[in-house]
Amino acid sequence: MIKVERLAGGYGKKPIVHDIDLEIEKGEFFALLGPNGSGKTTLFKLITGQLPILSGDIFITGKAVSKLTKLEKAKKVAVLSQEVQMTFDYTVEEIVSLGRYPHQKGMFKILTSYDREVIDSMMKITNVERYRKTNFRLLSGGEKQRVLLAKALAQEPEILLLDEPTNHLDIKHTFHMLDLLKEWQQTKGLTIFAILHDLNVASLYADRIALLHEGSFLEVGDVNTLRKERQLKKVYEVEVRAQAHPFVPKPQLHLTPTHSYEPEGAPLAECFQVERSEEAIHLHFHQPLRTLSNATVGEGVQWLQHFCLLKERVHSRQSLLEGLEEYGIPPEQAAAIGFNGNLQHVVISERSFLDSELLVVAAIEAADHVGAIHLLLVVNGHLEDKALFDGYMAATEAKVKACQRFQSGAVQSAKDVLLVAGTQVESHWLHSENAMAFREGIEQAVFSVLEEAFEKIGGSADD
Ligand SMILES: Nc1ncnc2c1ncn2[C@@H]1O[C@H](COP(=O)(O)OP(=O)(O)OP(=O)(O)O)[C@@H](O)[C@H]1O
Repeated sequence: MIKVERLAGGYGKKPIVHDIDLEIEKGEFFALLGPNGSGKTTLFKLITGQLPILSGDIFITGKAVSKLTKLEKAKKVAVLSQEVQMTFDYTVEEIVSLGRYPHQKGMFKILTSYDREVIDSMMKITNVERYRKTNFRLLSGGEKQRVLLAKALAQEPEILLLDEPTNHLDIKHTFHMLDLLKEWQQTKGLTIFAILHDLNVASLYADRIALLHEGSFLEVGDVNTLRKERQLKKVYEVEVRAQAHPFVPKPQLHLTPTHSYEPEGAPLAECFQVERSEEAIHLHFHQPLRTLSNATVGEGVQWLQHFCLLKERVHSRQSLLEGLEEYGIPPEQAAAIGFNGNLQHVVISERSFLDSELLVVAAIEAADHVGAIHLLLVVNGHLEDKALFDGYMAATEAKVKACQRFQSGAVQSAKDVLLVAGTQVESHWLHSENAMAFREGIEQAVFSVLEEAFEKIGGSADD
């Protein structure tokens, strides 16, 4: 659909973009990415014909772009560029009507009823219908952007070229616009070439991306290219971390500012307060912990400050949320676990661990039947995700061993909750170099705290 061969071009004799080879298929959503000044707009203008080519070729639907007449081009290609200034006082409706111009026939170019239908429909789907009679110049930046999209879509193009189309748009309209484009791509086979600044948006919507660096492509590929953290760091000169999106198989990037989070170090005992009653145990940490858990509230990988065992609020997330509200604990910063046993028997134990400390909380519902066993572990140190998972495995192994030894005939309950957390304070030991000691330390500590907890509820050793 769009083919670019050995392209070079710019504003003077020295090319700004060079060695550009690209092929975009019909019905593809292609995103052009790159830092400021890398040449995105220059390449865009070469493709739209706003800048002359120094060398190489551009083909649109098989025909060299230089050979297409203005009208031929306008029937196939719609352009939404960054320059949104209009010199004349047009109303919104008049601007959108301009999109029909390439399709109008006859000397007087009168709008047909079909043209009017298209214009109305495009104003409707871009949510600018209510400004129909308003002067374009009186609109906000985001509203203008939507009107220009309506004009571009009214052209009913085969190819849509967009230079930062979500510029000025708020989150709702960004997603609305991109959802709309995606729908047209999928239902009408629209080919989209868009300059995007937001890498996460590009990851969610584009089929393929090109990374432009100092005027040439560093890489062209699918969105998994965005998982290459080192490459992104080289291009954008910022620390990025690629993580999985929770619902779609696309990477999402987390940027780490130079002044990133550095929690203040303190002995573990000074990091939190405990409130105990017959109805609840609440551990309140002064700084957020990085946590991994299967708790009913606070599940997955999170940053949390409140850890609560709530009496007999076992079965529903809703009742746990209500419980947190009763105690004035913000649920978005809390892990909450329903507990159907005696809260006085819950063991909270601090131990030395590697060159740091470990807090273990063991809550056992019952010794003589299958009751849940909940464990909460906090390491006073920095835990990467791998360490959180290692901690999870070690604690699970310890729990299985403790159950076999102290709880006759027990199997693990589906209600068991395990939470592993790190204070993320800089530690002298590195998990990567001490993985075995880390796992053994957790296993021993959890086993011994569980032993104490079983004793409290009156369980006896199996042998
Ligand atoms: N009209 C111009 N005349 C001469 N040089 C220009 C002109 N416009 C841009 N340039 C130069 O071309 C280079 C690439 O600019 P371009 O606008 O293509 O970058 P970009 O990747 O689109 O940047 P941004 O993300 O900031 O929009 C820059 O060094 C810029 O200074």
